[in-house]
Amino acid sequence: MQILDGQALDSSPAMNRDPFLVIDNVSKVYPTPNGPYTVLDGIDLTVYEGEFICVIGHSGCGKSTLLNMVAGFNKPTTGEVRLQTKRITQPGPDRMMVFQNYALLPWMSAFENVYLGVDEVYPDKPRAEKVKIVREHLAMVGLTEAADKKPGQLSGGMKQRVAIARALAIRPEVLILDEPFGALDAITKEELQEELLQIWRDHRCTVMMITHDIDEALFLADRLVMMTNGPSAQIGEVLEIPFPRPRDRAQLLESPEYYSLRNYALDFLYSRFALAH
Ligand SMILES: Nc1ncnc2c1ncn2[C@@H]1O[C@H](COP(=O)(O)OP(=O)(O)OP(=O)(O)O)[C@@H](O)[C@H]1O
Repeated sequence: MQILDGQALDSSPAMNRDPFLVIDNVSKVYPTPNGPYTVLDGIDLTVYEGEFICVIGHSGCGKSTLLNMVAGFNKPTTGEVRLQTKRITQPGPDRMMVFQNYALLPWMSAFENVYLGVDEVYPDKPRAEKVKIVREHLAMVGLTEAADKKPGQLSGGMKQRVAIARALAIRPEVLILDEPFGALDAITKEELQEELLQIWRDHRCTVMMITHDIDEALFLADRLVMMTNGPSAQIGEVLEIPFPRPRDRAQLLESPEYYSLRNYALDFLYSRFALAH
């Protein structure tokens, strides 16, 4: 097991060693009626191209705030986030976000929800090409048959598949996932985790994903970023997940190293940074 702190990230498993996504000394202070509230304080993280990063930490520590700054929906109070040396100041098609609550337009079919994003980013492509992109991505998440259904006619897992297809159809460099499987039952969640890994391998994108589920993080991530509690949350530790890919869930569960990493992460969350009650 290799434990790294938030600064020393020299042993990342990613192949390309050039910094790709850099969170550089980022702090975030929200104004509140009771005065300034420092959510994040001095976050440093270097992500390499093609890495799969999971972020874990107690509720309210600032995980969504951090990922929203990567997405460009929110701005750091101090410090900056850079993608390939370019400072992120607003949302862009190079970074797509998937939320826990799917965020689909309820009056549009699955096809139309995905088409909308493709059309917005590639307005000049011929319609036939855009339709092809949408169909390919719906097929990739196993939704060809459900293309004409509206979100209200889809299960939670299917809705999240549409949201993932919508994000990936515009070929982002970074896929940002804010607890995407948190509302799904255990079996659907495992299916979607497998699909996500397959898609990540095929698309070769970089992933940052918030989860509350340590087993999910150990199955998916190259590195697990563990945040301390807020206010003024920081990156407490970055845990490298050394299991070879493709990962087999049953095999992982037989590995003693799996349990030592799991216990380490649990200890971080529930002993060292337990929430006061
Ligand atoms: N616009 C805002 N103004 C003031 N405070 C905010 C604002 N947005 C978030 N906060 C506060 O910042 C803290 C961090 O919120 P954030 O949603 O980033 O945490 P989180 O770790 O993602 O939580 P959860 O796991 O529950 O989703 C919380 O205390 C929240 O109330």
